[in-house]
Amino acid sequence: MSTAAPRPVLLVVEDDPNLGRQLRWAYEDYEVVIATDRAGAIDALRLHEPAVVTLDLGLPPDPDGTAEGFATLADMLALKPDTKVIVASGHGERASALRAIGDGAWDFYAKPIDFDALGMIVARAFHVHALEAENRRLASGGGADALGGLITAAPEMAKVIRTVERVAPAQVSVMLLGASGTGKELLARALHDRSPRAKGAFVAINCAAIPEALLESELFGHEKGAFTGAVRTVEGKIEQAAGGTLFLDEIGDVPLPLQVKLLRFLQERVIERVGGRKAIPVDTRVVCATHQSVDAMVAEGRFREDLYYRLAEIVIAIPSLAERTGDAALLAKAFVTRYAKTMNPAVTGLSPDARAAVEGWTWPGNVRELENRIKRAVIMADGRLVTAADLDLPEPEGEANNDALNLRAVREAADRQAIGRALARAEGNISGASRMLGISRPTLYDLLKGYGLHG
Ligand SMILES: Nc1ncnc2c1ncn2[C@@H]1O[C@H](COP(=O)(O)OP(=O)(O)OP(=O)(O)O)[C@@H](O)[C@H]1O
Repeated sequence: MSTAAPRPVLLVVEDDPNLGRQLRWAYEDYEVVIATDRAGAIDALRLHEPAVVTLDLGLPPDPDGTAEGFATLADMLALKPDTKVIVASGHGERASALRAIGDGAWDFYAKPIDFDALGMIVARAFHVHALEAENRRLASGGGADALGGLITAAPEMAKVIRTVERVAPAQVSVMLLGASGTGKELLARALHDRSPRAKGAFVAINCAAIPEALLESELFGHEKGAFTGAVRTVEGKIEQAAGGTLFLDEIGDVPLPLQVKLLRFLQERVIERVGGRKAIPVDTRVVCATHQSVDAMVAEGRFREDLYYRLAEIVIAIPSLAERTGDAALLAKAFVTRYAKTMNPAVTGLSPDARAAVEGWTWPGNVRELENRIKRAVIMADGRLVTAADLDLPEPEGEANNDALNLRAVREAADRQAIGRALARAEGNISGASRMLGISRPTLYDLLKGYGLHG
């Protein structure tokens, strides 16, 4: 009997049985598992947990469109965000392929298939997946991992992700702007993990959480005897992050005198510990974040302009969760899966009313609020599904005002919202969106025209 290691599973999601067979023959290094539709793909993902998946976007019941393929991609990444999904793009579907990359696909290949070229992409995907898994194992214990830990399928986030991927390897300072809970720290970590500094430490400090008097020594360290209680020399966060990345959260809360010292470090790349006399060279990359308008602070003289330009060579604005089309539902699903595993394994998903409640709420606390709410609901859930009652969300704000509006206006607002959402989910595909809405294509066209929306 052979004792060879089992071959890694390659999941091929492809509704053309001939092509499926050819792929099985072509890739004998892998155990090729074939799924022909979304449900089959998700079952296979759960069963085999493949590192790499190839996905044809044209799947039944929409073999000529891309809606089903995109939905499959979103479901797979929600379940297992580290999966490397390689998307097939047919003739003239380059835009879809690029959109898929924005949605989290790892790469794409053109149809008709060149087996050698696809084989190389697949082999590289397995290799990168293995490296990432190894990195996570080495860094085990540390919460969020790479950009893979960030769950999103919203087009509004595609730019953020692209920018993070592009600037991560560069020696530039990055300022992340976003409300609380939008994932600023997660993105800062992603910048670190994707940079050549990933071997060094990622050190985070929340400037708003540390009393002003202590912030200087937290950042720059202190020498023994520098002040009462300084019984030994202590390295500051900047030094601790040498060779790695320092994440300065709530940079707007750094007091002006300390801003001067920070500027000197950024200009000269040397620090002086509190109570110290010598300049110590430190090679630390700084990524900072704030929910405040630093522009306004500069205008008011509360934030040094020269420091601002040093810190903000690249500015990345992170949309709030409410601005990310489809993400609340996607994240809710992912968090249910995540927390059910450890807290209530009987739970398998969200009920339709819970899903509607998630989509209807504005999430002022963004992803953090959603995560906490779902965690609690999973613990509270009695049955297999988390219900709206388990989520216990307040009524959406708009609802209260409905009395003041006439019925036509209320219906129009609801129509606009539902149409916008369906179009986003269907990738702008009118057939897909009309199917989701349960109306005919001509009716959808009429509505789009009537409301002045673009299909
Ligand atoms: N897109 C995402 N996918 C998965 N988890 C996310 C995502 N965005 C945020 N989270 C999770 O939400 C929580 C809050 O994120 P994070 O701490 O990065 O936000 P923040 O913007 O830094 O918040 P604050 O400004 O309040 O410090 C964390 O548990 C993080 O892992």
